[in-house]
Amino acid sequence: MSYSISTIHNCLLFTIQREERRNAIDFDVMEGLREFALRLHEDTRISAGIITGSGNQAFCSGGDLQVFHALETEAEARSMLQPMSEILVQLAIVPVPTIALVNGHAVGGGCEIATMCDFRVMHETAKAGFIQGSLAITTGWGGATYLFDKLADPQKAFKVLLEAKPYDAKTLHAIGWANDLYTGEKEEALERIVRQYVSSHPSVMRAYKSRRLDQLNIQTLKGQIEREVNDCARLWEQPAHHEAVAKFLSKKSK
Ligand SMILES: CCCC(=O)SCCNC(=O)CCNC(=O)[C@H](O)C(C)(C)COP(=O)(O)OP(=O)(O)OC[C@H]1O[C@@H](n2cnc3c(N)ncnc32)[C@H](O)[C@@H]1OP(=O)(O)O
Repeated sequence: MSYSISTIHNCLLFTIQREERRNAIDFDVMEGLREFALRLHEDTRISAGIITGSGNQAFCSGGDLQVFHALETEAEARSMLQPMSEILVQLAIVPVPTIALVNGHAVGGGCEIATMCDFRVMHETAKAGFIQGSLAITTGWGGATYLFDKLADPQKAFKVLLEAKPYDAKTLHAIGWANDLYTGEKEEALERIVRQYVSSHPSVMRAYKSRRLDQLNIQTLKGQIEREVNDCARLWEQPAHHEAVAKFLSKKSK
């Protein structure tokens, strides 16, 4: 199985289990995230959702470049980008807070997933960034929309997207992307997250998440994300993107 869903205290924990590919997202993990969102919507005993990656090297390295390389045209790209963006919207609007435990690198789509969550707790040696630009595409799962919503300074969000590079944890903490940094083991960080972020009564957690959702206009959010999907799909079919992916994959075979 390329993912697991378990409970820790009264939280639901989603772990991407693809350490050998730095927890890249394939179609199976997409289905897992759909199931995770559904359970967070339906199980009223749950107080929070946490997403992390297996091992210590990566939270998530984005889309699986080997698997998604088979998608060539704009329409083929959209057939993956659109459902994934819809899954992330479903996760963004779950009735409980969500936390990304960024245990290692979070790049590309991995950074989009972490940014969609309400909070990000990051290992001090991890790096994260919207590197899509270096592959001649844009964010396509809603990441830019979530970033503009999460960072207080839209200029900083804009710059982070344009620079298309991974940043260290200290920098991400300073600009407000990472809410907390941790050292040591992931298991200890998980316990700390539960103590720190999930200490209130479940009904309090849910009530405050409702107030947070009051701040979002879901229809506007969906419209912005749809435009993001369109941009990414359009750029996806261009030779510049396929060449950049082929370059990464050829490094792998050497
Ligand atoms: C569709 C949504 C849009 C996107 O997500 S676009 C962005 C796609 N992601 C990327 O370009 C990131 C590619 N990966 C990397 O830059 C690095 O692997 C990363 C995450 C910084 C980790 O670096 P290292 O710890 O040095 O690991 P490494 O490069 O030696 O990789 C270890 C093995 O994992 C594989 N891998 C890493 N990221 C992958 C990916 N996204 N898709 C498919 N395979 C991936 C990599 O090829 C390598 O495999 P192998 O051991 O050579 O067989």
